[in-house]
Amino acid sequence: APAAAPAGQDRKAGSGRIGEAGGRGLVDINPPRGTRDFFPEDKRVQNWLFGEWAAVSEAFGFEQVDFPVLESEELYVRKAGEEITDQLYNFEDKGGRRVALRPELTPSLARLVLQKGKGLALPAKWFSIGQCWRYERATRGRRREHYQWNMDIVGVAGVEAESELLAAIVTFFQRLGLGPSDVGLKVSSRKVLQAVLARYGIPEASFGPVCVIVDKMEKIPREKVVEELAKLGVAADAIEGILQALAIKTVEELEALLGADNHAVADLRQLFSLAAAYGYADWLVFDASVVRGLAYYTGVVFEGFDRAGTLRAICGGGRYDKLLGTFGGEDQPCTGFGFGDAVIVELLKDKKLLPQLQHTVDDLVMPQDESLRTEATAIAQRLRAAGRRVDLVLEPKRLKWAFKQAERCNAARLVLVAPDEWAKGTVRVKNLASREEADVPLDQLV
Ligand SMILES: Nc1ccc(Br)nc1
Repeated sequence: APAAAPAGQDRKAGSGRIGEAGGRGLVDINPPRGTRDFFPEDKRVQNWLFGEWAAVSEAFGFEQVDFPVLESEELYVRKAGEEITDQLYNFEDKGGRRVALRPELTPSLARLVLQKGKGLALPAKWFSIGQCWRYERATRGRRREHYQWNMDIVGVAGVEAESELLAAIVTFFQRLGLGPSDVGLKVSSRKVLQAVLARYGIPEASFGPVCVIVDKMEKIPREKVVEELAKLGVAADAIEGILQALAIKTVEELEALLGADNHAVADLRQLFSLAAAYGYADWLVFDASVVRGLAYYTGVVFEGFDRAGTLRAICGGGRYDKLLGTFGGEDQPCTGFGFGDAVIVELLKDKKLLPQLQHTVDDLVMPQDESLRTEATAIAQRLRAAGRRVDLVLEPKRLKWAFKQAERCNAARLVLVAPDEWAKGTVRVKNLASREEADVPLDQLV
């Protein structure tokens, strides 16, 4: 059967309550608002996606790490007006601790780097896949959880690190059958804004909040962005300077504005040169308006987008060289990205690139009658020990049902344990593709 809504099953309309007549029962069978259930057909797609994420990570020599979905709230208190911290799924636990369902994975990764301290061999190349949460107001009706793939490199200050991460993302897209005409990667650097703010004498402390506001440029009216920047204390001429810089279309124009010795210009030139060496230059687009919405980015930032422009950002990331310091630790050059499980699946559906994944077993084993139940169980175990996936029929069923079940689980063989054959040391095996059948001696079953 074709995959259902492949990004999981969203909450259905209505109360979803069952129980006594009239549907006003005791239990709501829907998942909580903004969350998804994964039925087998959904979970097959999710597992496939996670498998592709892990395969790319391992192809790039990254090691997997993991951390709790529940973290101390203090990891996310950043006071820069980010949406991600405004929508924290936070609460006080029964021990009076302020905790939160993580809205992202990077602060957890930072914790692990700090735990290791000088014991961490650098560069560390880690990846993780985990569910992240946000408390969207119900009115927005948006999802409150998604799974994210993160890849991070700790200990490399140069854009060679970002080039590897971008190469991993391109490799992932290519594995799924997506090309540079389907998707692209917008690239810029926050050092552009940093240089502009310095020109206008805007304090360093405003850098994060300014980036968070400017990131909203495509989502809220320009006037609102101007108003929020002004509220932050940014003077009118500086606001104009910021907006002009963000409208720049080429690295050459950027160099004209900031000078050839500007770090952003140098980083971007090197990044595009490395992209050519990797062979993915035609996937990249310089876009000065890309700043991303997380306060802690300090350098190169990037985001994946669909060329048709119908979807939200597919993924995003950047350099965050000062995050560890904000946790009281010693700073390390870090860069990484987050890649969600929802937009990419919508894109693959649109492009008809979603794999059709079915439930499949090698053998359906059934005793012809209950007197051979233990024998059938032994056969099933023997086949499993040989590495075969076996669906063992657990209660008396007619042959017609067995054929139907074999179809449902796409079994390659139907193995019937029947009295006459068993007496001769054989079982009846039907190959469901060729329709051939034979009495097979037990020692020839695998
Ligand atoms: N950070 C975050 C968490 C959950 C979802 Br859905 N989207 C973004």
